[in-house]
Amino acid sequence: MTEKSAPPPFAAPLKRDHLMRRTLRDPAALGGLAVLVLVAAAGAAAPLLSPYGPDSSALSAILAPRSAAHPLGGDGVGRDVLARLLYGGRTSLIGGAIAVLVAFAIGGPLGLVAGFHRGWVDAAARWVNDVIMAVPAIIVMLAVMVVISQDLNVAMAVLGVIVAPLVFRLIRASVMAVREELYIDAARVSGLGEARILRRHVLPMVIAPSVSQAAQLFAIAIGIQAGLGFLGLGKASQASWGAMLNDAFTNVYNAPILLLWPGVTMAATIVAFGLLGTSIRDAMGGDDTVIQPVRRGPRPHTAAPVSASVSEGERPLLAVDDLRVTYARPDGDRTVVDGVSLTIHRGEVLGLVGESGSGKSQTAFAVLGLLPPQARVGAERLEFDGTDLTRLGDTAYNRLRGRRVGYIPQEPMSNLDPSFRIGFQLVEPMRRHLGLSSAGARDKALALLERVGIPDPMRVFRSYPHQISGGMAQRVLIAGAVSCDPDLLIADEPTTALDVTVQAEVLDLMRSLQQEQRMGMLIVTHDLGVVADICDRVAVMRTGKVVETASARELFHAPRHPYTRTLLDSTLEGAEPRKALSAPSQIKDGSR
Ligand SMILES: Nc1ncnc2c1ncn2[C@@H]1O[C@H](COP(=O)(O)OP(=O)(O)OP(=O)(O)O)[C@@H](O)[C@H]1O
Repeated sequence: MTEKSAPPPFAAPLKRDHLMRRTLRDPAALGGLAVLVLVAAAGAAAPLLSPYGPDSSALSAILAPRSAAHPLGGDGVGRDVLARLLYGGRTSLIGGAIAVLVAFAIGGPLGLVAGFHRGWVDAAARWVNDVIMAVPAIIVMLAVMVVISQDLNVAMAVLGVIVAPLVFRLIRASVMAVREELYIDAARVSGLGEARILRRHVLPMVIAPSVSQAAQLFAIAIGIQAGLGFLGLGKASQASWGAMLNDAFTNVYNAPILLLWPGVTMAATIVAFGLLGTSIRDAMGGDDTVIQPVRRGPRPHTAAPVSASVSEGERPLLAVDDLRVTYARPDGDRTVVDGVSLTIHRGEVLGLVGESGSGKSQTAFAVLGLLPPQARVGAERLEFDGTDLTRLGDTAYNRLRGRRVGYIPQEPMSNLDPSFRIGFQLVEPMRRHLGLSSAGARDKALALLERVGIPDPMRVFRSYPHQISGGMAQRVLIAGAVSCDPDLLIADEPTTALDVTVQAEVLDLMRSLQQEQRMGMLIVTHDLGVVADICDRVAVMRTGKVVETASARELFHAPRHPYTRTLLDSTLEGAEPRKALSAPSQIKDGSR
């Protein structure tokens, strides 16, 4: 059996431990780190390394040459150069840290929320960002130092505010890239709340570029702080490399060597931060944004009913009546789902077919509550097992999705988070929805992997998504979708991304799981072959409307609507629909 081996969704899966190891393999990063550790340690141990305070002076030490008492000599006002260099390092590192922390404290959460929510939150955050960027940074800092405080740390806090837009933009861009990932949709569908999605799936992607940017901002802050010190700003008691340069400049003809110590130390520190930042960025793949988003590709066009086990008079599991989905556009509203009505009973499989753009996925997403915020949804009735979905809040929807309504997406690879092992991604929703212990959820996940035909469940359980094939990934997602024993399974083109041989197996698997658990199932598909294979009833959609609903057998033998006939003519080529399903078979996995 062959399976299409799907390409990994990212050039390289990014995990923090790998990132750290890759960064530290770079000699430049190691060298940079060593310099920074040295400067930090020397600053911390300043009182031990020099008996002088940073601003204690003695007449005898004015421009004193190097000696045992003053290993680097004395400056123009008789202060010990070594002591000032060490304490200046402290000032630089503390100041840099303040600037970076303030920048991230402001830009980080704003970027995270704006990138994830978009809409008015994003617009407001971008407006604030633009205002801050329009402020002339140096003038504001000079004004603050002259009017409010001479403390260099205050100036660095102001710098943090001024550079916060850089952090905002980076984090917003990273989050926007990752929120388009299908595995974020999948996480929502599996019922994970927003805070958890942000923490588990979005934050890890943001951390690596943030570390790289923090290193670069650190270097910038040290340079700017030195500039302020060089201009003579800062408290007299606050030793800084900039103030040392200022003093050295005043005495440049008498003692030019005074320029050397702060100049070299500061340059080495800035270069070290730069090297570290560049190394981290290179380790991430040479880009400031961590990920290259995988977007939904174009969906390719491709074509005996089984008896429905629906009890007469039973309340439908899903009842949709006159569903409308509308988007506002500059040229007027566009209704993409226009009065769709359908029902699904327990144990019944409904196929939603139609050409590309006819509104099938929008209908399914309306049921799942996953339409984008700009979509306007209205319905006479949109009920799942008697619950009015139009009145359901986010929390209640999250409880429903993943637990009572499962979802199988089209593109298996993109719906698995590349940062986490398969096992974790299966176990997490079961622990949350079913309250299982770690061991219980793990046992159930392994049993499910075996049930969906994966020959070595433990290996797959421990694998990252890029280590398994596309067909196997789809089985993993099917296992995940049924793991919490849902009542309704919604599958959006579940076999489109798989090759033909694997498609048949996956359909058989879905059908047998559906029958075992007597789930209702909604299958969105272009493919009338899929309909013939597993659907009890079919709704045919065209331009947002259902033009015909019929049992699968009726549809194939006596299509009523001309559009259905055209659809059948274009795909069936006179082939007879399959009479009965093959018995659910243990599926062998070939490629991996
Ligand atoms: N966010 C959106 N804003 C505006 N229009 C949208 C949006 N999302 C989808 N649409 C439009 O809604 C229509 C129906 O899309 P939908 O994805 O439901 O089609 P489909 O029948 O599932 O086709 P396909 O199988 O190709 O996805 C399309 O014309 C699409 O352009």
